[in-house]
Amino acid sequence: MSFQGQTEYEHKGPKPKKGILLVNLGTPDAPEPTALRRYLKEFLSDHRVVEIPRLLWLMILHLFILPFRSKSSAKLYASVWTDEGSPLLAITKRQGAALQQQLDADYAEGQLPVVIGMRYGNPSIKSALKSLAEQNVRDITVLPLYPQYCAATTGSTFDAIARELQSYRWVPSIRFINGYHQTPEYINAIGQSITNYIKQSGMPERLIFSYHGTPQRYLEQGDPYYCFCMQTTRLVVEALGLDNEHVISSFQSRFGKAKWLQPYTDVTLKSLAEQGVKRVAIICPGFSSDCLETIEEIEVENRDYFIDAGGETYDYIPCLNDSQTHIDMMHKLIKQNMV
Ligand SMILES: C=CC1=C(C)c2cc3[nH]c(cc4nc(cc5[nH]c(cc1n2)c(C)c5CCC(=O)O)C(CCC(=O)O)=C4C)c(C)c3C=C
Ligand SMILES: [Fe+2]
Ligand SMILES: [Fe+2]
Repeated sequence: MSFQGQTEYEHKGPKPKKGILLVNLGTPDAPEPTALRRYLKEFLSDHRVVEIPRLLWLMILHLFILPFRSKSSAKLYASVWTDEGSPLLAITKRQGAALQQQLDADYAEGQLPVVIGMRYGNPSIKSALKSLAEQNVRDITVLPLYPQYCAATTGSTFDAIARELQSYRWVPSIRFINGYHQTPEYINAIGQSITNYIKQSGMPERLIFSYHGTPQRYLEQGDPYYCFCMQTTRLVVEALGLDNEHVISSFQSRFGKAKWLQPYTDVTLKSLAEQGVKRVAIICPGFSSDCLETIEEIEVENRDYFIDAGGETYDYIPCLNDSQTHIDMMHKLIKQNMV
């Protein structure tokens, strides 16, 4: 076993720096079946994501999921792909650049480098950590871009960083921000998006907070994610003084046959329309960037469910993305956590 090191290191060398690592889920390299297969294989082989006995799951994954889903998901990704590539990656890059600009105004330029890493795919966590080490960063604040802690996302980010650092001779100091679903800055940022929407379009009959789902079993086994999602909704509702009767929290992006967190977003939309609700607005506070799951699943697929069942107006309120409020929120969160 040999460790990665910096043999050119001088004991009287440049002053060590602090740095920031922003991590998001990751995305395929291209909207094509081969790239999707590589991405889905890495993603769905993660035991934090799919908690089924290994051997059984790997057989199902390789025999039944990858051959079919790589093709169907490639088509969906092709429908959201932009000139800058996958929306998730393009937006995360912009967030990193904007945060760097803001931090450069506080510290001397280049003193506090910001790098981005993707849990699955590229740029990898390995390359992000390497880039920080090469910039002489010895103290890293990690911000996984998931407001609500979940073992499948935040926990898995921690695993990947720890695993990579096992190969380092000189392990840096690490500060890991494991969530921010209840911070006043995040609640305020989501609240502002909703207020702007209501000012422009008026209050909808129902405002839906749609979060990415997980298997129900994860909640029963102690994952706090569900409760954190509900807490986010409650805090936003309280901050804006909204009427609870008009607000619904629901869960989207179901995968597989098991029972997932409920109510399901698609079922909720169909049933609202069937009950005669004509106008809804939907926001996805658990996603820090728009991505396949919001642009395709929420803006397109779920709109169709609502309209086809008799609904008339369906408005999607975009994610915080690289808005100034979001960058200010990240800036503050990092400064509060950095010592
Ligand atoms: C926001 C938090 C997320 C949780 C929690 C989460 C759990 C989770 N996801 C899957 C399966 C898939 N998710 C996929 C896409 C996807 N998931 C998230 C976020 C969370 N996932 C994002 C941001 C994205 C979009 C990525 C992008 O490139 O735009 C996909 C891939 C797309 C597809 O084929 O449908 C899968 C598969 C599971 C099993 C899971 C379990 C807890
Ligand atoms: Fe997902
Ligand atoms: Fe989806």
